[in-house]
Amino acid sequence: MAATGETQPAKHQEVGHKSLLQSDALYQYILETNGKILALDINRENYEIGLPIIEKAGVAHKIDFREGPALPLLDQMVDDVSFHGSFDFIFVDADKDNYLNYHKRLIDLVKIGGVIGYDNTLWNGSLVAPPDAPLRKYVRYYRDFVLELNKALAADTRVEICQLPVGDGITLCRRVC
Ligand SMILES: C[S@@+](CC[C@H](N)C(=O)[O-])C[C@H]1O[C@@H](n2cnc3c(N)ncnc32)[C@H](O)[C@@H]1O
Repeated sequence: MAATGETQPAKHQEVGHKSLLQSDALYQYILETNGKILALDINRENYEIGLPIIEKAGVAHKIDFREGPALPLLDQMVDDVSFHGSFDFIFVDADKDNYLNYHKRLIDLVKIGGVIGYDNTLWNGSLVAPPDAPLRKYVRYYRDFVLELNKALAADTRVEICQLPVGDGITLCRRVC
């Protein structure tokens, strides 16, 4: 992750923010330094689950929450060149069928040397399951989208990637050009 030190303000974005619960350690680090988070989520109630904790920690002023579907919000940001190359770290944990659409936009918004993280890139282990494996309906539905994302990230020369086999798999993409 670039520029999250004590003196350099870090700018972080999350697509599919929910409540700060899962990504706790990362946020704690960003918020304890002088970073800020732009949090996008279609559902304000999810944000409000974590809000009391955020307020108790005295960091609510560092989180800019925007409610709505992420794609149009990202399109607005891409249209505004002042957002280009402006984020140190972007974490995506929302609707898996849009990850590739998010990547097409986020690559302009993250700075060179910055990182985009995609959650669930092992997708319940289903990516290596045989075609006739008994998968839950939602796992089967999103499987092809996650496969397509993984292939696209591996072929994308604008990023260097590494897949962390923790939880459901996180792919980190460092923008190199
Ligand atoms: C798995 S949760 C995110 C968990 C979060 N990363 C955490 O650590 O607590 C997925 C979130 O994505 C949001 N979401 C789903 N589709 C979305 C969309 N099209 N645009 C924005 N947010 C969306 C959901 O409302 C939900 O809060």
